[in-house]
Amino acid sequence: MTQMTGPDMESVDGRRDAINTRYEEYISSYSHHLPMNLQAQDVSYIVAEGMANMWWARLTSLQMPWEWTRGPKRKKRVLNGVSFQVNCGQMLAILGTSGSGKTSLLDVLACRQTSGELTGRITVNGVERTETMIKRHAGYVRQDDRLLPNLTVRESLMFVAHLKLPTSFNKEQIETRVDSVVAELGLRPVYDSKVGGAEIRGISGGERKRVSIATQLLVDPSILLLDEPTSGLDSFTAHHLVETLSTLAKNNRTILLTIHQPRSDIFKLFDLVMILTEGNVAYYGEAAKMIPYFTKLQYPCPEFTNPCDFYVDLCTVDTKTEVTEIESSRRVDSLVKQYSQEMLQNDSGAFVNGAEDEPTRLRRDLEATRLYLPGWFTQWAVLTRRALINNFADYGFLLVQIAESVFMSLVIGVVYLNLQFDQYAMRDRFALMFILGALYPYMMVVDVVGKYHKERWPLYHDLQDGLYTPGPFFWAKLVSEIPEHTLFLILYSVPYYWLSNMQNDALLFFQTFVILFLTAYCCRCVGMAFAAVFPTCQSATTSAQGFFATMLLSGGFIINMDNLFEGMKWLSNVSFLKWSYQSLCLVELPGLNFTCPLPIGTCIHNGSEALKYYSMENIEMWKSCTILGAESIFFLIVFYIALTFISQKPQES
Ligand SMILES: Nc1ncnc2c1ncn2[C@@H]1O[C@H](COP(=O)(O)OP(=O)(O)OP(=O)(O)O)[C@@H](O)[C@H]1O
Repeated sequence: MTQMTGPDMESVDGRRDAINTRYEEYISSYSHHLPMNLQAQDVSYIVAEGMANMWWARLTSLQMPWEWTRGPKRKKRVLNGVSFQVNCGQMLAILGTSGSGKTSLLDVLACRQTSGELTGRITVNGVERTETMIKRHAGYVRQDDRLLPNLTVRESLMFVAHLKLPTSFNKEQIETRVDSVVAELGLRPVYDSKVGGAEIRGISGGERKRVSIATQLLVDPSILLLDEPTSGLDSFTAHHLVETLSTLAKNNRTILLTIHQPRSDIFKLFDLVMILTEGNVAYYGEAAKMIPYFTKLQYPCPEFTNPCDFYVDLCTVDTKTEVTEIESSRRVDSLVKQYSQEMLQNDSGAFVNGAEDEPTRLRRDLEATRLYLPGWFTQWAVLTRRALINNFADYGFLLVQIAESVFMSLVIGVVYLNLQFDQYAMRDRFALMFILGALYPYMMVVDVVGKYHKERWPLYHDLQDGLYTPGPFFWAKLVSEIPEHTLFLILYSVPYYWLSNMQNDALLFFQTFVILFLTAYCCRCVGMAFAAVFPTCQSATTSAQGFFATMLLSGGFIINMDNLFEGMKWLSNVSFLKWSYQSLCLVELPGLNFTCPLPIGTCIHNGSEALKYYSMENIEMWKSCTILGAESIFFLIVFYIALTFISQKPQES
């Protein structure tokens, strides 16, 4: 292999720079797309049944990591010899009943299949498509959108634009791009409305779909893949949306969408149609030729019947009874066979076979060229801003959290109201220290797991799309949550302090606040780590609660450290609740004197004696705080590793 040197290298660099400039020119001039034809030849996709996840993903779903089966594993042919070609300016609708392989086909085209064996050839302008090429030139709109509910349409689009558009774009250019996409998708009337979601009322379902499409259109992709964009929409909105997609296709884009039995007025908007049945193609061709094709096969569409409904039903195995299953299976097999024979007869070289033209070479060069997309720091800054706005715009959640921290503090304050200095109150002061460090932090774990599970779905897609990497997200999450964490802790730290008659000293109050802050932060990190490791909210909450209970039992209050079973002692050393409890006692107790009304029995005269009585005389404050900090870092590392190596797809979805 010859190595390029000196002038050769310079000319390649010069060429790359020229290509970058051309790409940025192309991306900044909205109406000049690179025309792209997408072609699939004999594409088959086989998966091992029941083993959709890797062993570690199965473990985290509380499933057996390996499957023991007698004989070879059963394989499922999700796609079987699928061939088609969609040219620039055309819209292909992929029809079929549930489970026919529509989503899998889009996943395969978009390089998003997570497992399985893929054969056949997928090309873009005659060149084998690669993940980089698809990421750069195709947009994929999934069935479930991934929009953050508390942001407005404008904010949602601006944040994606800042993450997706090349760094050469200035603020005005970004705004112009967002404006033109908003205009193209008719989103002006809802520009400043909240997106909304399951819990917050926002824009309508159709508008949400259009916002999802808009996020993909920001970089003006040449190919747009949409998985059931009309699902859940009324027929008028669905028609309007497909009309918009048809206009987008006419504007030199290549569009593929999956759809369940569209209305006849929607059907008329498609250029090409494909009917899939159990991974096989039963029809692919011009939409206008579908009825004549099936009529030729002796299946004319009855009068007043929607042709899509009729032909999708015709190509479906009816499993209602054994008789209908046998009969419909025969029919479907015969339709698939007849279609493949038709294909063989008509295969007159309509598919482009590897002929490389100038745009194709340019495309390949573009793929090889590094685009100057926003770097680590920009991603972090955009994500931090987005998270801060999303956190503080979620008034409902914020109010609940505020109420929770004040309420917990008031309850503790009232239970330990105006503690005195007798022997009983001395013991109550220890109990107060323990409950302070355990009650709110427990709620913190549960809240954090719940909140993170709401974020997992958008996060999963953003990471898959390469919108940003786990690193910037991780740091953005840490930074963006500090303000609310501080606010909640201030609210928690005040009421009980005055109600329970703790030492009236500013320094001691501040020290207590710092310990509670660290303890609650450690619990926040525990929550994030468990939420990112476990795929369901329930498994994450249950495991985090179990872990918290273990920390609580070995925390040094429920049982004296000296009496703790030897085998559990190591556990008490990692119990963040123990370090929190002991350091809180160390701050509050030493300056106190206790009365001894009874002349008989053991009497504890002051805080130092009390600490000795509870085996805490050798505790050092700095050590406790360092351990709390170190444990937070440990759980943050677990969180980061989970973010990086475990797919954040929530199992609920
Ligand atoms: N990785 C996988 N492992 C196991 N089975 C899979 C995998 N991917 C797809 N399948 C199976 O392949 C079939 C096709 O799934 P796909 O999601 O593509 O169907 P669909 O036509 O999009 O259905 P729907 O309209 O309900 O979304 C289903 O039976 C599905 O369970």
